[in-house]
Formats: sequence, structure tokens, C-alpha cells
Amino acid sequence: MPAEPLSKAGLQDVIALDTAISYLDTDREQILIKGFDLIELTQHIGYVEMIHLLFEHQLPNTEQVKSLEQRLKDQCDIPTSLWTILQELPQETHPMDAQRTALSVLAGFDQSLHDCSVQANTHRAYRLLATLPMITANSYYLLNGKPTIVTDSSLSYSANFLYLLTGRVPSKLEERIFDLSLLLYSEHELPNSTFTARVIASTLSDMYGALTGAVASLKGPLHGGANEEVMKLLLKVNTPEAFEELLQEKLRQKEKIMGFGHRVYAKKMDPRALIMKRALIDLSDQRGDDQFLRMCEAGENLMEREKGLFPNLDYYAAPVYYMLGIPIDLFTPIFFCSRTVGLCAHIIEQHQNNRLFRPRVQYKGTPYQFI
Ligand SMILES: CC(=O)SCCNC(=O)CCNC(=O)[C@H](O)C(C)(C)COP(=O)(O)OP(=O)(O)OC[C@H]1O[C@@H](n2cnc3c(N)ncnc32)[C@H](O)[C@@H]1OP(=O)(O)O
Ligand SMILES: O=C([O-])CC(=O)C(=O)O
Repeated sequence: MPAEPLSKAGLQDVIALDTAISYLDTDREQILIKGFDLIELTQHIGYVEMIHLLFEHQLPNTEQVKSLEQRLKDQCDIPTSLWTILQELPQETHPMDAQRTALSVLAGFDQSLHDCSVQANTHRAYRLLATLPMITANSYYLLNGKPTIVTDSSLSYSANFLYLLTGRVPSKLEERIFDLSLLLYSEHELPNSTFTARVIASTLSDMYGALTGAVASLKGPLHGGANEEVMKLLLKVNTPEAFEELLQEKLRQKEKIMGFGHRVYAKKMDPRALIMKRALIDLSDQRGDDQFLRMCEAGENLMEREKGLFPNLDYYAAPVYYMLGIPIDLFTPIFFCSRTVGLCAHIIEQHQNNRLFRPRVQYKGTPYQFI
């Protein structure tokens, strides 16, 4: 009988660390965050409440939400030289790479960079959440030779973020749907980017470095980059039948279809995708335009039939963002902005109870050779 391999490709099902932040309980079909099920939370809270939950370890009351909204408005000052640096980037730079550069640059402006205490880390995490929407939107405008935009402090965190991305004050429905997407993306246990951030943090490197690594990880199409790829696919054709044919052809070519499958959910539906699908239905109803909805449903049915695979969150987030008027290049940067709260919570936890990550390998190379 062949021996069991010691290593597991892609670390599938390997328990890498202990955490009190979140857990994907696939038996109970729950995404537990600080003991609450994310799907249930979507009925009761918005993204700002999630920030409070992850950093203060409890759900906020109304006063605390108001004061957090205010804090995020008050702390959104950005060093002017950051804009100068971003302006120098070649026009072809993807906004994810601009975001990565920006995070890296911000380290130099932090006077207490090497203080990895919970207090210092939490303080800088709040600042990052306050500034990232403006940095993300304006780096896109700078790359495209467009004038930058300033925050509208009369708006809520999510409404202002969407306003920065589109240049238009959103309707209540648009604000609610965008906020919901941020909430759904906010935290998801130990995906590649979160693991990357924790591995970097485990050397006692700073939060900016850990986040910079996480942006690079999240950019990949097998991870966060999938939402942009889904939209590009949807825009190739304009009927459900043509979309089915396009996916069939890709399957025949043994290509992966972005927006389907998930390491943890595997052949089950990502529960967040159902909530995003509902948001797409609401948006389609309100606009009287269900073209993307019908195409997505056709793709979903085909993938279940042909491969037994289900959509992940990126599949339905893509048409929702497109219908909200957000440029495609900003889809993955938005995912990163919303995930920043979860990433920072993990970096804080890693620094608080640290042990260096340093695994071993199963050597498959040439055995020892005499010279
Ligand atoms: C919010 C997020 O970041 S969620 C992830 C977003 N990423 C995507 O949507 C990219 C598309 N999906 C994928 O590439 C994968 O499903 C992943 C990377 C998410 C998970 O991958 P893994 O757990 O490593 O599964 P793996 O890639 O080994 O696939 C297992 C089998 O399912 C197939 N499969 C998995 N996903 C897909 C897909 N999207 N399209 C077609 N086939 C797929 C594989 O071809 C493979 O088939 P085989 O056993 O016949 O070779
Ligand atoms: O959990 C993962 O592997 C990918 C991810 O970030 C998500 O699904 O939100």
C-alpha cells in the first residue's frame, strides 16, 4: 500500500492556528464571527457594526455606532505626499497594485510603527479603515488622469465609500446593498490573504507589511480577483443562452469558471452568494432590468448540472457592483477594503499571542550526491 503523503497540497483541511475571531462551520452551515452567524447578522447590522464587533469584541449600541461613524470621518486625513507617489505610477497599474503601494508607503508615516500592542494596532486599524476608501477611489482617478474626489461627511461610511467610487450620491437601496456587500466580504476565517497576513505578522513585522502581503494575495483570480473576471465574462455576451454557451466552451477547454467553487464550501453553495443574489434581484427589480440576473441564473444552473459546482460570493457581487456603477478595476480593491477589518483583527490576534510560522517540507529532490 502506498504511504500516506506527509504534506497536503494547498494545506487543504490543515488546522493552521487557533483563533477566537471566526469559523466556517460547514456542518451547521454557519459562518461564525465572534459567535454570531454572519448570515443572521445581515438581518440586524451593517458594516460599521461589524468593525465594532471585530475590534471591541461585542455588538455596539446606537450611541457606539454613531460615535464610530464619527471617528471614521474624523480620522480620514491622508499624507499629501502619498498622492504625489501614486501620481507617478504608470497608467497601466492595476488599482490593486496602487492599493498595495499605498499601504506600503503609509508605514513610513506611522510614528509608532513597531508598537505591535493591541492598543496601537487597533488604533492604526481604525485609521486604515477611515482612509482606505478615499485612497482606493482616488488612486483609480489618478491612474486614469481624472480629478480626485473628497469625502462627503454628511453621508454614512458606506454611502460615502460608494459616492467616492461613482461620484454620485447613492439612493437608499444602493447604499443598503453596497453596505451589505461590505458586510459579507468583511471576514471569512483563514483564506489565503488572511493566512498570508498572519504569516507576515508572525515575524513581528508591522501591520502595513502584513496588509501589503495580503493585497498581493487577494489580487489573484483564484481569490479576490475572481469578481473582476466574472464581470468581464458576463460582458462578453448579452443573453442567458449565449452565456451558457460561453461557459460550456470554457468547460470543454478545461478552463475554470471564475465565481464558482470554494475550498471550504467545495460542492455546496456559499451562503453569502445567496444573500448577494437576493440583492441583485432587488436591484434588477428596481431598475426594471434583469439581464445580468437571468444570465447569472443560467450560468448557475449550468455549473450545477455540468460540474456540481455552486457560486461563491464573487459571482453575484460582480453584477451588483457593475449595476451600482462601479468601474470593474475597483471590484477587487473594494473586496480588500471591506476585508481590511477582518485582516486587521487577525493581525492583532497574531501579535497578541505570537509564534513564528515556520513549517517543514516533504523533500522530493535529488538525494544526497557525492561531489
Ligand atoms: C471570495 C473568494 O475569494 S471565493 C474564491 C474565488 N475564486 C474563484 O471563483 C476562482 C474559481 N474557483 C476555483 O478556482 C476553485 O474553486 C478554488 C480555487 C476557489 C478552490 O479550489 P480548490 O479547493 O483548490 O479546488 P480545485 O481547484 O482543486 O478544484 C477541484 C475540482 O473542481 C474543479 N473546479 C473547481 N472550481 C472550478 C471552477 N470554478 N470551474 C471549473 N472547475 C472547477 C477543478 O477543475 C477540479 O476538478 P478535477 O478534480 O476534475 O481536476
Ligand atoms: O475563504 C476563502 O478561501 C476565500 C475568501 O476570502 C472568501 O470566500 O471570502
